[in-house]
Amino acid sequence: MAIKRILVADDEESIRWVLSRALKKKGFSVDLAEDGKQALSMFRSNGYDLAVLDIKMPGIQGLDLLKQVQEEFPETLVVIMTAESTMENAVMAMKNGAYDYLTKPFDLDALDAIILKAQKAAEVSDQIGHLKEELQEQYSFGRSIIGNSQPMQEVYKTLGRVANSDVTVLVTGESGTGKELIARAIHFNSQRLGKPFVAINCAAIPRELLENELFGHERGAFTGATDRKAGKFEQANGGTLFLDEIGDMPLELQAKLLRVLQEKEITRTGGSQTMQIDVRIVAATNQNIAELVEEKKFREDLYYRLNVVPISLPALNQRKDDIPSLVEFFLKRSQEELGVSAIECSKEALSLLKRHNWPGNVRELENVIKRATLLSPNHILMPSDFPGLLSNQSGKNQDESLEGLVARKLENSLAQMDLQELDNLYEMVLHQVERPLINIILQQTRGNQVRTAEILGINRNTLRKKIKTLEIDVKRGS
Ligand SMILES: Nc1ncnc2c1ncn2[C@@H]1O[C@H](COP(=O)(O)OP(=O)(O)OP(=O)(O)O)[C@@H](O)[C@H]1O
Repeated sequence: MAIKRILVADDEESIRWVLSRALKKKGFSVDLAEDGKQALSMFRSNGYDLAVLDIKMPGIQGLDLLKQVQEEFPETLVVIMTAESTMENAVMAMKNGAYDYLTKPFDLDALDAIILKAQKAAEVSDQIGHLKEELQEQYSFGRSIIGNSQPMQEVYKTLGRVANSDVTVLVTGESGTGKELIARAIHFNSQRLGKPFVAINCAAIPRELLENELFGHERGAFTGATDRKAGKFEQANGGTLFLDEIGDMPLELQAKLLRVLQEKEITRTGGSQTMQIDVRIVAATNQNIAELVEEKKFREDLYYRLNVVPISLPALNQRKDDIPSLVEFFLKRSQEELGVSAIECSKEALSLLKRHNWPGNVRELENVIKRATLLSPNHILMPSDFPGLLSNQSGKNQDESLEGLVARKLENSLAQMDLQELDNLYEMVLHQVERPLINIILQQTRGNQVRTAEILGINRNTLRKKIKTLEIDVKRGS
């Protein structure tokens, strides 16, 4: 947080006047309060980066005000002014959390020096904050991009090419393909590392609020604007702004966005001052913007401005080779998040996952794995642990659904048996499956053994032998 907004509270008008003039000259935005009470109410409605408070004021005294401010606005730096330089005053002020202390009459240079020091400290603490976030980002599971398939290799190549420049990137791809993940990767691999990454979803915010969210507003700009507010552009200054679902941005706002991108300056709603901004834009959409341009729903000039470098993310069903590594990654992440013990995915389940079409892309896969990890009693996930996918399978995939069903039944039955006492479990289980299977097909073919053998894919003689050993009543089919 850089220092921009300063409150000066002193009951002496001349001090207020001198400080206000000097600070405004330096480019700060300055508000003035005559006493402690007024100062507190201004704090509550405006909030400040720095406050210069007289220690003795009518109403609330400076030190009490300091305590209150510390409690309510711990981020604000407070400089206390006092007429007498007693050690007690200085110690009290510093002990109560003042940032610094000035004795009147003071030289304006002394205040300048304090502000400069505070400014630097704020910048350093800002950078530390961002670096901390980055470290968390980089080391948290959430930010790794998984997948080495050919289409992803292409994505990585472009990512590497654009990361170190400031070019605008348009990321396209179906919902859940990882567009935001890529946007973050661009930022965290750029020189803007250490500066903010700010994301805004243009589709999730009602159109009448979107402008305000992007560009901020001044106090009183509209009914209910009781406070000044920095927009996303300002928040992202020096860093990257991720405009998600850009295709949903209303046309009027597209014009304003284009101007901001061209002029690199913004004006808060209800404000008159323009502010220079230095923001890298990464936009994303799951719509076909070229089509929107043709339909006149998206400005062509803005499209070209955003689409300097396009990155198109493949749908998950176009990179099924990545499914095993994604599954492994999400299994590990779910285990960590849910605090469950290590779980693996069986070959059969993996093949089921590979056959699914994944309309919700990586997000859907992530959710499916999470649910299975949470609900499955097994250490190895079986197809039956993905009931939603089983019921979606059709045709040749039905065997998978059957397998899931059998697995569940078998597990239940075996749980009730004393396995030590059985000497031919394998044979016994196979018989139990063979018998109903042959029976069902015999019923369907009305006892036609030739057809039944064909459907089962076994030799007629083998079928005959099985009917005999399993004592199946051919006529009744049971
Ligand atoms: N390649 C990947 N490796 C690891 N996780 C991924 C990958 N792609 C996507 N994810 C995960 O899938 C989820 C969805 O990704 P993300 O939000 O980036 O998708 P999106 O394309 O921006 O979606 P939407 O269009 O719906 O906003 C996130 O939890 C993300 O971490």
